[in-house]
Amino acid sequence: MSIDLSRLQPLGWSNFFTTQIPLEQFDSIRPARVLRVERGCWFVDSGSEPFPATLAGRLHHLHADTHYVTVGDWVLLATDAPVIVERLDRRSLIERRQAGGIDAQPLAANIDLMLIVSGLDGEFNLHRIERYLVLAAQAEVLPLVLLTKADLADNPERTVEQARRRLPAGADVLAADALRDPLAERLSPWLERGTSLVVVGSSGVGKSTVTNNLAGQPLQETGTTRRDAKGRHTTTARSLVRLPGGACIIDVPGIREVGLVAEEGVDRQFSSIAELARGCRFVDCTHQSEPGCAVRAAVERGEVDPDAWAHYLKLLAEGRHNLAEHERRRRDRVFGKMVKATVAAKKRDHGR
Ligand SMILES: Nc1nc2c(ncn2[C@@H]2O[C@H](COP(=O)(O)OP(=O)(O)OP(=O)(O)O)[C@@H](O)[C@H]2O)c(=O)[nH]1
Ligand SMILES: [Zn+2]
Repeated sequence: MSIDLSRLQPLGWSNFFTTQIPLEQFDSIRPARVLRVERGCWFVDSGSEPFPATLAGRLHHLHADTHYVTVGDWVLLATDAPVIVERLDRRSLIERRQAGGIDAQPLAANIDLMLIVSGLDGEFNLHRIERYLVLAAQAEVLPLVLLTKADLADNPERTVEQARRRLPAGADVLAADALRDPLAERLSPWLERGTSLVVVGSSGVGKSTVTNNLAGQPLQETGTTRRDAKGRHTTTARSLVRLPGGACIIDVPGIREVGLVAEEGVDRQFSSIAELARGCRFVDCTHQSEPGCAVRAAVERGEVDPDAWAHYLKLLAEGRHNLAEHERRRRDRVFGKMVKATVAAKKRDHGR
């Protein structure tokens, strides 16, 4: 067995992964990409037909602690069985705070583009888009905002402009009717062969519609959709699917909570405010009432959008709080394990 690049590249394989494989192993390894994770089962693709695989025993505890192997990961399989023996280093990882919890939950690995979907109907919410922009900035993934339901909006261009002002350099916003517009054509500059994109957004904004539109057919894979109480189909599992144009797409089910797990992404998303903050008199300035605050001065001069500033403060506080809480929990867990190990060792000694 050897690496067949022509089969792997359409799945997103690149030099980044090739360089992780020792030369002498080149002829014996079986790389595959994780398409979907179900309880105890990883659906993988090594370039032909997807198939289910299990996780090697020694990776189980890692996985239980950190979701070690997630959708979009590249893994190495045993040569003689569909067993994942290794996970390759990730090029990027999109994660959020677990709903109702504090730990980071990975949403997708090895992603190039985050397609942030939001509807131009009554649900339009710039702050929500901004949260996703922070997730993208945290993972260092390029964002693209797609505003669906343009057919239901009075003045989509005005909203596009409003969103554009909050985007980082290099990112863009498009408005579309996801049911009827030729999205593969409109998004083609972003969808090169081998590109991996993740589609995120609240429930009902049109993520599945966008995905089906790009695929040119309904992708109703069994096990990934269910009917909710109102009889609508909603996506319930993340899964990676290949698009006809050669890109790979992961549709993430509607997320109710987009909790942040770190603060770097906030500073990256609001880089001009973060830059100003370096000019504050106090290094730990909270930009609220301290004298010599450069950010507040810029807001007063009308150079910074007060709404962006307020949202920056809120997200920064949340990112910091969650990070601190996460660290505390992690330390408690490590301490707990140490105590257990010590007690067990004592019992063994007494039993002798
Ligand atoms: N008129 C119009 N309707 C749309 C558009 N995009 C999506 N819809 C409709 O909005 C509803 C929700 O779309 P979905 O694609 O299921 O939304 P989703 O984001 O995948 O929702 P979850 O699976 O719950 O996360 C469906 O009835 C779509 O037909 C659009 O651009 N215009
Ligand atoms: Zn300040």
